[in-house]
Parts: sequence; C-alpha cells; structure tokens
Amino acid sequence: MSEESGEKGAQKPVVTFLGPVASYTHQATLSAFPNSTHTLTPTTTIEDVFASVQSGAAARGVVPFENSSNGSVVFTLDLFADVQAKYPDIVVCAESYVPVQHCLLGHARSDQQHATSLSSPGNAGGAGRRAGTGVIPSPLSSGAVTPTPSIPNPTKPTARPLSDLSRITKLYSHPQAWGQCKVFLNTYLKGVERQDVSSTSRAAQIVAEDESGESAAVSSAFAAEVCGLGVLARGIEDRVDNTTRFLVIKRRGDGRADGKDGADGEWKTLVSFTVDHANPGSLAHSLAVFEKYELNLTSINTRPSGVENWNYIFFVELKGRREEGTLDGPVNEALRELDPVCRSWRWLGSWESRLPQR
Ligand SMILES: O=C(O)C(=O)C[C@]1(C(=O)O)C=C[C@@H](O)C=C1
Repeated sequence: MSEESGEKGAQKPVVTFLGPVASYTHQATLSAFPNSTHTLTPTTTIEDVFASVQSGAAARGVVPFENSSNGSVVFTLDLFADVQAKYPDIVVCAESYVPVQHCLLGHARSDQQHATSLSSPGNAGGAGRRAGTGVIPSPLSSGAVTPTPSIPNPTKPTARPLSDLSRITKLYSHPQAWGQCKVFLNTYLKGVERQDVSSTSRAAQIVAEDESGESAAVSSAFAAEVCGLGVLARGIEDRVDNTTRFLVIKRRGDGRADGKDGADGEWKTLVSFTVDHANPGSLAHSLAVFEKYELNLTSINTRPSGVENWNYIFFVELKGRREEGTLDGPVNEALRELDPVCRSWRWLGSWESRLPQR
C-alpha cells in the first residue's frame, strides 16, 4: 500500500478500520496509513467500514480478508457480495499482509495466588475448575494432546501457559481467531465457553472490564498493553507463519489505485459473479473466459447467493489489472465475454500485489 490514498488538502484523509484500537486491522492500517498524515477512525464492525467508505465519510477503509491457516473472512466476502446493493461503489485498491501472533490475555494473578493455586491438590491431580473436561492443567502439563474425532492427528502446542489457567471459565475473541489457535485452546482450555465478539481488541476490552479474573481473550500483545492486561500465554497460534491479509477499500472512481503507476509489480483483480445453476456448463464457461485471456486465477471462493437456497456467488481472484476508466486490456476483454455466459458479475477492484516474494 502507498501513502498516497486519500484526499489532498488541509484536512487529513479519514481511514476507517475494524477497531477498537489495537486490533490486528489497526496494525494493518498503521502499516499503510501513518497517523501523521491520516485520521485513523476505528469502527465496531467490518460493515461499518464498508458503510463509511460508501457514504464518503472515509476516504479509505481497511478490512480483514483472509488468513493463511483459517481461510476467508466470510463477513467481508458477504459485504462484497452485497446482496442488498448497499455498497455498489466499493472497490479494493490495496492489500497488506500482517503476521499474526496471538496471545491469551487476562488478569495476571499475583505471585502469591499463583503459587498457591499451582500447589493445590486439585491442580496437581489435574482436576480443579474444569474437572472431567480433559483439560491438561498448566503449566505443569506435558503439552501432549489427546486425539479427538475433530483432531485425529494433533500436534503439540508450541506455546505453554505462562500462568495458571484453571480459573478461566470464558473466552472472548473474533470468530476467525478460534480456528487459528485450535491446538492450544483444545489442550489447555478445552470445554471453556467461547464468546464471539466483533474483534480481538474488543475481546481484550471486555476482559479488562471483567475484574473477576475468570475471562480471557485471544488477542495481541499490543492489545494487552493498551488494555492493561497480562499475557497468560504468547504465540498460541497453530502455525508460526500465521498471517492475515487485509484489503484497503475505496469508492470507485476516488483517485487512482494505491499502487505505483507504471510499476513492474504484479497486480491482482477481484471479480464476483453468479451463474444460472439450471444451465449445465454455465460455471465452466464463466471460468473459461479467464483462461482464454491467459488470466491466471489464483483463488475461488463461494458464498450463498442470499437470493435462493443452494445458489452461490463466486469470487475469483486473478493476476491482472483493470484500470478504472479504460475499456482496454485482457481483464476488460474477459469481463465483456463473461457478461453473456453468467447471470451477473461485478469488478471489485485491482491493486498491486504485496505478497512477500519468497
Ligand atoms: O483485526 C482484528 O483484531 C480482528 O479481530 C479481525 C481478524 C480477522 O477477521 O481475520 C484479524 C486478524 C486475525 O486473523 C483475527 C481476526
């Protein structure tokens, strides 16, 4: 992403992001839009980000799109699907990859309390608050995981608790985070109730407000600092290379794409389309137009169409660029040929790839 997005003038351009502050989305936003040149405004939901950009209240918005181990952020895909036509002008103009290292945050116990709890007979015997749930008491455990039907081949968690977790009865996080920390959570906090909230930093805020000490959040070390929480475990994600891709959105026609014009960098394009499911070959014919113009499809996602059960909207990402305001180039050619073979389609933006080169 470049810093060139947003309007010029006396006022700093507004960039909205999924907040509150200290979310991973905030980190992605800071990496692209410094505070010194932009007004960064947190919103409560991903939909709020779309709404503020669509209305023009914000010049740019930053939303999570996909995680390397847990897949697509379906909330964002559904907003791009835009069944109610609320966000017709939203297009993607940049992307950012952020390494995500999750922590378990809570109220750290005093040394005295901690020592007492670790030496209590309940914990030494593996019982304690979650007796019978198969929880391995921490931090005395071996870190081994018992196979379950959902995890037939478990790996050991790489992280170990830094504090006693036996009093934790409720976990808060964004739903995307659970799937990124399966091994740690199933090992040390199996059976503990999980509450989905709007973001990982919101989870940290809620836990900070709960002085009982019985709740914990899957969130970031940054959020621990901002909310004054302790880090009960660090690096609890299943994979050390856990990374989330964020997209920057803008209104169509609002300035050029946030890349360097004329740069040799690789470009990506996102297109959505629906097909007539009763017509054999309609999906295959739709995909074939991209092959005809040698456009390399790098991903396909589907979501329920929202119109009729068992009908889908397809999202394809491809290598290539459609410049706003032109009708030339292979992406435009392919879209022209897509038109008669699909039911509906929408160009959702072209931007310069920021995928780190290996
Ligand atoms: O930005 C945040 O903190 C979020 O809660 C969102 C989100 C996501 O939806 O992917 C961002 C990064 C992590 O992958 C987990 C959650």
